[in-house]
Amino acid sequence: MITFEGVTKRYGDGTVAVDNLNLQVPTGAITVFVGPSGCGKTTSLRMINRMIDATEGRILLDDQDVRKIDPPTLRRGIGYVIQQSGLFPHRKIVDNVATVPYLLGWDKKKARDRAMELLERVGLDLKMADRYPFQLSGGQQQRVGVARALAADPPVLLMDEPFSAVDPVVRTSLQDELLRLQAELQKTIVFVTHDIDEAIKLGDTVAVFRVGGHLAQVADPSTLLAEPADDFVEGFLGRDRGIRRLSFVSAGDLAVRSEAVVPGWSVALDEDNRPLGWRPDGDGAGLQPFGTVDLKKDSLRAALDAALLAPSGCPIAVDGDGRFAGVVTREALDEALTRATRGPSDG
Ligand SMILES: Nc1ncnc2c1ncn2[C@@H]1O[C@H](COP(=O)(O)OP(=O)(O)OP(=O)(O)O)[C@@H](O)[C@H]1O
Repeated sequence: MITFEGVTKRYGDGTVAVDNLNLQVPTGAITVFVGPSGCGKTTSLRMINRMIDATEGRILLDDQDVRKIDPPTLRRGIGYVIQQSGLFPHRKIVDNVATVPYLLGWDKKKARDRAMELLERVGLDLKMADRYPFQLSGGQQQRVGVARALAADPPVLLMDEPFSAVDPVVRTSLQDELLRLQAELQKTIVFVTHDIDEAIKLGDTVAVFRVGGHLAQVADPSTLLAEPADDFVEGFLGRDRGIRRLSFVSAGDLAVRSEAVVPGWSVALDEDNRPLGWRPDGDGAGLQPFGTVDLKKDSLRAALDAALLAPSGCPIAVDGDGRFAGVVTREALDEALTRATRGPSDG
């Protein structure tokens, strides 16, 4: 657990970057600091590993005041990943990843073995190990940055806009990779971003900052989307928060009809019982597009998307192997959407 207790940072020119921050960062989970530019996210992050010292208040790392730990010792237990990866340009990838193990005095073979294991874990081709950073794409460099931060197996990982400089496709795969790694490693991660979608995707907890270094709201993503604390948070979440909220509601409660027909349409199936498309009643027209929903793992948002894709307006339910499991009628979907979007105060 990392605890901010009344933490304020005032820079030399009088700028108050962080103002009386009180916050708990739970162990083994991802906490995202999100907010507009200049609201004090990076300053707050860097006070954890003492790259910046607080002016007032204290930060506790598992009950120990970080000010009482000398910075090199402190940083050994805290991995740090930044936007431009920060790799050493003149060192091979494998040696970049092994930087901290070398510093800790590991023998060269053990450090390199560890580096190779991590490169594999973050999804990099091991052929990259002997290259230099300039020979890698931006996304690959970021993966190396993550591997390097994990090299000495620190319990805490600080990530400052680590995926901001790469294109959206690479960014999505880096985010997925981080979630996959985190499911295995369960580090205490503090992740800074100005992108609310990234925050909602990655965060177990999301701390929304407003300019002036104030906390606007701390909540899990679903609660944040359902109950923004004020107009600022609501505006920051954007106009489609209702739709995005549905991502956190399981499709599991949707009522399914086992017949492959709805008025005007039937589902065409292949010999393995997998949907091929919607067939309109009467003859002539060919198969029409369809969308599927796996009730065991998909969300209501996926169900809505599947409904919108199909001319029949109905999602096709499938099992984990993509085989036909039934049809979700419009009525069933409407009912589930109404239930999901009704606020808690409405009963
Ligand atoms: N060394 C410094 N001296 C004076 N002011 C600073 C210094 N570093 C940051 N600031 C100011 O402190 C405030 C918070 O900066 P910080 O970098 O923590 O914000 P941020 O939320 O991370 O912003 P961004 O998303 O743009 O990176 C800003 O007003 C910034 O200009």
